[in-house]
Amino acid sequence: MASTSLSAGAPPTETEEGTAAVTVPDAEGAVADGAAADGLSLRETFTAFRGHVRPHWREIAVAAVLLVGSGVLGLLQPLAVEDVLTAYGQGRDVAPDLLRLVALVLVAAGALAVGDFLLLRAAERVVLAGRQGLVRHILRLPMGAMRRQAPGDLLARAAGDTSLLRQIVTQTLVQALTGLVMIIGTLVMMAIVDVELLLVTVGVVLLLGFVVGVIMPRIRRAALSAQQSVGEMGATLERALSAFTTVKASGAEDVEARRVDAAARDAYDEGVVLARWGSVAGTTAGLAIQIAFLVVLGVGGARVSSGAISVATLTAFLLYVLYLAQPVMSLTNVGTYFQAARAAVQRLSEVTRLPTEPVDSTDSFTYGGKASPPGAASLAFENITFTHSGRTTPALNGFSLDIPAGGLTAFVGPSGAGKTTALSLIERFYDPDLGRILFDGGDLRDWNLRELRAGIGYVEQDAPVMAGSLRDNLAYAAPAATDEDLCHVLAVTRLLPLLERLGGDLDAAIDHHGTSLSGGERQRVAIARALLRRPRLLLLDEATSQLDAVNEAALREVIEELSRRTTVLVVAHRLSTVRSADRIAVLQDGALRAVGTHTELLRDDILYAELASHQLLG
Ligand SMILES: Nc1ncnc2c1ncn2[C@@H]1O[C@H](COP(=O)(O)OP(=O)(O)OP(=O)(O)O)[C@@H](O)[C@H]1O
Repeated sequence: MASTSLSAGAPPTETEEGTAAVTVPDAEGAVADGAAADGLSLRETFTAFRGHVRPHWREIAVAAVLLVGSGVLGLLQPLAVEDVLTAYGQGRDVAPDLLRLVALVLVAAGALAVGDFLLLRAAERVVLAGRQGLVRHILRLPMGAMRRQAPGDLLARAAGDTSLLRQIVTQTLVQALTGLVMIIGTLVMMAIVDVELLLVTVGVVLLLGFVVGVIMPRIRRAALSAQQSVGEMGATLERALSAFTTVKASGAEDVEARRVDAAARDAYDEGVVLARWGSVAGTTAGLAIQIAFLVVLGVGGARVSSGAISVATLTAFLLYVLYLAQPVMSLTNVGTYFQAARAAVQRLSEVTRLPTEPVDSTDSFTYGGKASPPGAASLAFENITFTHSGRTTPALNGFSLDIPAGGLTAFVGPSGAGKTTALSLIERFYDPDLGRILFDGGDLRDWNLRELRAGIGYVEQDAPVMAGSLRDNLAYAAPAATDEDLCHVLAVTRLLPLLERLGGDLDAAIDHHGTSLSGGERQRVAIARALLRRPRLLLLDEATSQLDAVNEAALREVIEELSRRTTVLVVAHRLSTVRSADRIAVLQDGALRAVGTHTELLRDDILYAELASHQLLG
């Protein structure tokens, strides 16, 4: 029978995965934490199991038939042994009986081998589908929901909990089925051989089965806690690794190591509890068989000496008792593995139950079924009010602004005024609580999300450069881009000197966090990436860090040039950026305070004049 180690693992079913999704908005809510041990009911657990297994049921069914068949053939072996012994006792030719026994053994072994392989392969497929489904689901979570998750914990669920799905197929479903068939079959065969000895055996096994039943809930709790601790460990480690520079600079290696240690120790403690109860359950089951064997030997011996049964019959019966050992032990394991798989499925469904953003498969860029014209898009905020989840003060409060197609619009304002939040709403990372945003005259909520985002280029403040080559980074959102396209955007974003530094090789590697690039280069790589999508609206959250004069001039030139052919909206932190803006919107406390050109605002708005006198940088 297939075996799988009791380790951690978890994901969503195709069904769950496909049906999730509905709203973009604040489908916030972190996945439940550890204490949700009483999360999935038994019924929900089985429904989730079914979802994982259903796509592979044919292969699993064939495997189950082969394994059960192998077991049934095994059940006939003691009878064949009895025949061989009887033939010996009667001085008959044993060859035919011996041949039958050998054939039984070989065919049973063949069926076992093929069945086992098919089963393990199906289990791997279940794990694969689970991982793919979970990852797709995570990537489609809305921003609000994602912000509340610990990435390390999600990693643990995707890598660890998913691997436990294997157990649903191997240890749980098929082992339970074959175990039950084998036990019933063995009991029937025992009844045929000797009913009295059967009753003795069943009595002993039931008594110890009760003990195992009491242990199972403890195993479940420990399994869930162990898997949660692994998730916490992942989250703690991820936190430290993502701020590695700060960890080093703060000399916090030991502090972080202790944090990870604590989570690892929790996982260890729960693992030990799991091992303890697992071994008690396994030993109890093994003990039940041994005791049954000895009792049958005693009672059977007495029945042989009284002449009630023959030695050959007792031998056959004892073989059946030994036969009972495997299914009884595997049913005990089923209990243990079932609890671990149940915990994993629970942790997976905590993620897959989070609603995802709506997905639409159409590729055309349309609004309301009509093809949208290429070129710069207009934008309008109409009385927008929005409060971030967990906050009481709105980030935007009755914010209204019309931005015509084309040109450069700059958002300025004190830190926390709501500038970045306004950009997030345009991308529909969140939806406003009140009011609406019009993109090319159409409410954002009526746009197909994928198409909407395809028309918008978004360059975040600390735009990441991903591990890989310059080509990987640029063509990330436009895989079909040619070398010519890439060189063109590099020229537009004044990045040709960077290409030269890389030996003119678009495929030369740039390191993980783009640390070989300057801050200005990183931001321009991000702009180049956004430009390859030919956006109708470019959103640029300017970096607050100081750039050197060369980088600053390059960035300004790029923005000015872009604003001639597309709508550019910049959250500006530099006076040099806003000076050339067609319009500047001054935000304060989530509302529009003033709008105008640099000269107009310097003259009319005290706050702007003050910000400008400090070069704007927040
Ligand atoms: N993800 C979030 N969750 C909760 N509150 C948030 C979140 N993002 C922003 N806020 C809050 O919303 C308000 C507006 O923040 P926002 O980042 O939009 O301001 P900003 O004008 O861009 O500031 P800055 O110039 O410092 O970047 C602030 O009070 C901020 O703390």
